[in-house]
Amino acid sequence: MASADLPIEILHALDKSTPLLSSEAFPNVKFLDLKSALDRLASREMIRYDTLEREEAILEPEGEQIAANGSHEARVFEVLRKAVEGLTVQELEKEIGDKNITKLGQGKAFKEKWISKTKDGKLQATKDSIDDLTQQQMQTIQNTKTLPDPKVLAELKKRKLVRMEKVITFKLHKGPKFALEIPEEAIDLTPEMIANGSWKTVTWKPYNFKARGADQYAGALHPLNKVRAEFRQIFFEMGFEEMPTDKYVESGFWNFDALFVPQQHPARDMQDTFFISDPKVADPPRAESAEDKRDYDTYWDDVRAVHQNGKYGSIGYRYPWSGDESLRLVLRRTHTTAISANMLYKLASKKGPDGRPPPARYFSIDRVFRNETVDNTHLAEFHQVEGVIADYGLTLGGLMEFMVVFFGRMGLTDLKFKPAYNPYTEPSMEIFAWHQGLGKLVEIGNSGMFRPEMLEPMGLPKDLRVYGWGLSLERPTMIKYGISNIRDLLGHKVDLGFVRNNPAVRLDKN
Ligand SMILES: N[C@@H](Cc1ccccc1)C(=O)O
Repeated sequence: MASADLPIEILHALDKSTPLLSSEAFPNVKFLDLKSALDRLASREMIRYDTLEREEAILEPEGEQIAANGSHEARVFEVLRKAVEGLTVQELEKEIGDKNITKLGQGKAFKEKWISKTKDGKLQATKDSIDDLTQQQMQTIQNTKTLPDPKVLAELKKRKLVRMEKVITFKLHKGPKFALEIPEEAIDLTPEMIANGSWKTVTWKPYNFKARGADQYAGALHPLNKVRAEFRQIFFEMGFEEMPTDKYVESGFWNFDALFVPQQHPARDMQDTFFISDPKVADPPRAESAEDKRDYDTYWDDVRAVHQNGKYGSIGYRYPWSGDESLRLVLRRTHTTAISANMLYKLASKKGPDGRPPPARYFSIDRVFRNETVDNTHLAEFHQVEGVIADYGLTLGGLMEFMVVFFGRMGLTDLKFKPAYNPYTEPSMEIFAWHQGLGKLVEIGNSGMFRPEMLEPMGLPKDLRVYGWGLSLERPTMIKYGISNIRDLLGHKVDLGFVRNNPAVRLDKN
């Protein structure tokens, strides 16, 4: 009975009898409908109301069953009372039809001394009649919603036969402006009202200063930005320094050659890489500032040597390395490792307290591009989270342990490692984690220890070892926010509703 006429019905009911209890006069009206009708009348001083709060005892399903059929112990007693010869436990169970009820009831009935064992081990009743107090209590609760003895009530709650529910009832009185009709009210002051003077006599709708305003959009972080912020936090807490993320265009040299990726590698193919058409080529690598005293020419020659003929104990790839190919400009392909290479090259010229390059930890979270057919899980661009750790005496076991700690910070446990291949790392490992929702292992990252062919031409000492790893920012974000189409997450269709309507993302819900 939630009708627009509810306020009028309330007025009429109050006219017949006052005060009035809402639980009696309007037992079936939904709480919110009733409350808003009452507030509407009260704000016009047509009625007044008090709020009465009380707790009602409600029977749980088991309590209902006892109210109807008797307590377990009474049922056991009743069956045994009728069996003059007594019953075995199996017979009793068959009669009652429920193993659990038989077991519980039997125990209680023994305690009450309603039943006993015969010499031949059968069960029998000890009297002609009993008082089933529990059933009576359940029936009292059913009828009166409470029990006179609060201790007994508490006991029944503990036994999960009843639960307490808060009930709100309103006690209604007539207000000073009580009437049987709600006067017509003006909401806005119009020019006509001023012109014809009716503003002096109309009844104005009262202001409701307690009403809550409409939801305001205070701004929200895009899910990718939220997860990005979480990753940055983890990196900073673990002592990492952020690498610059200001370049989308890179020379093939830093993107591939410095990483010991051979020039005929499929990743360098048109199908995988976006090449820039104007300008087509980069300048050869050179110092970017006056402090940079590195000899880039030697480095360039060393990269050529290690690819073409092998050097530093490596036999290389043995193909004619082309300087022009390495200067082609690319939209940074599937990895941000180009920046790591550049950072490691710079690290080689730094001097720690012992005069050698100091240990370092770098990370970046940045956009990468690849020439790919677009579908639900693939776009031509995405973001990569990349980390690098350089230190003396690092081992593969240390990398695995680090991964456990790093991904553990994101709540990913039970990692699995699988041998993999990257031209720039050896050994390399793919990292998998168990995805609860999908019920399978999913790949969450790629990692490895950078090859000497990459590090030694840079001038890094032989015993400085470097871990590297990368993962997409999109995958954990899609898992976390249950997003199945990557195009909802980034791309050309910016849908504000997606951010606004996702409660997990709203800033105020943070
Ligand atoms: N560049 C790799 C990630 C990686 C970085 C550094 C070392 C090893 C692997 C990728 O695209 O997945």
